[in-house]
Amino acid sequence: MSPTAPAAVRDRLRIAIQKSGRLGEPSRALLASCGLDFRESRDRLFCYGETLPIDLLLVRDDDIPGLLADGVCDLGIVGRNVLAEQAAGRAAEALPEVARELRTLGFGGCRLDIAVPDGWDWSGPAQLTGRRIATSYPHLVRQWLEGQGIAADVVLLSGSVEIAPRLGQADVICDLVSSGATLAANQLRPVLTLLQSEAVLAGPVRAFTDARAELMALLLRRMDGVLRLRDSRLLMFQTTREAVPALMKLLPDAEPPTVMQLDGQDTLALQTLCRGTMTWQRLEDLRQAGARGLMVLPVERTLA
Ligand SMILES: Nc1ncnc2c1ncn2[C@@H]1O[C@H](COP(=O)(O)OP(=O)(O)OP(=O)(O)O)[C@@H](O)[C@H]1O
Ligand SMILES: O=P(O)(O)OC[C@H]1O[C@H](OP(=O)(O)OP(=O)(O)O)[C@H](O)[C@@H]1O
Ligand SMILES: [Mg+2]
Repeated sequence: MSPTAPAAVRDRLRIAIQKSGRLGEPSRALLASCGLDFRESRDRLFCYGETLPIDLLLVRDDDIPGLLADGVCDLGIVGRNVLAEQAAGRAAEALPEVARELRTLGFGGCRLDIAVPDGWDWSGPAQLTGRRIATSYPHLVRQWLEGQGIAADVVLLSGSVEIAPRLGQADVICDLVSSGATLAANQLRPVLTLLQSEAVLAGPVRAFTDARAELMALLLRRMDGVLRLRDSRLLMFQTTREAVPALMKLLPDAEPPTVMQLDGQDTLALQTLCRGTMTWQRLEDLRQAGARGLMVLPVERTLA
């Protein structure tokens, strides 16, 4: 799209997600739990929103920032690493930002790390001076090097980055790390993290002025409800008034409880939404502190 082209007015919202790969399934599951369902086209590249005017584009994750920049899609679910690489590339050319993180989604967690051969005695970033760094994230690496005031060469590879030092293509690497197994298998060791990443919902820098504004607000509201409930449980129990402060101390991850008086005496019934995992140990600790009739319930949906 040319920079002077008028913004298209649309009455349907279009979300780009990864067609397959690590983020494909969790992205679809998240949208499904927001009440969206789709009719897939024959080529499996476009999905028409059935219940709401919200459609899906199924693409390679690397293409999502560009699709957002061109206005081909309105929202995208993509790793922060991919979005940040685009932003660093645009910043290097003094281009304005075109996409921003609207929500963090809690899956696809990984780090963008510099890793050096096992045998290296790592003394700090200055050690990279004059070295060759293999990466699929050239803009992020250059931006970081510039920030550190280090002159090093960036060797661009689109995959299998970890093998570059063994092949003599580079001295060190900068790539995604999750379990660390790929680094270990290639006799490399992570020494510093450039970026903590996870899947994010990316959207436009400026708000929509057409029907998409309302659709986006609705989707975000539902998504917030879903994200808030991940790992959350409704905890119910009875106790005495005096025991409440000690019990709430054991529940730092709980929302302010709803309290009901049960009889003319001192017995209270409490219910509260807890974000952390409710293990047997936690229940036993609560019992010890005066809670009785403890009950842990799954929560299906909330709407603020
Ligand atoms: N080892 C990992 N553990 C967890 N998350 C990861 C890992 N590697 C990558 N990711 C995250 O998942 C995203 C997608 O990774 P994936 O490997 O599916 O991408 P891809 O091979 O580039 O796929 P595509 O075919 O869509 O281009 C990455 O951009 C990153 O945010
Ligand atoms: O720390 P780990 O758990 O080993 O994960 C890290 C690896 O995962 C990703 O590669 P992927 O498996 O997607 O292969 P690819 O880079 O060849 O696509 C990433 O590029 C690393 O190579
Ligand atoms: Mg990709």
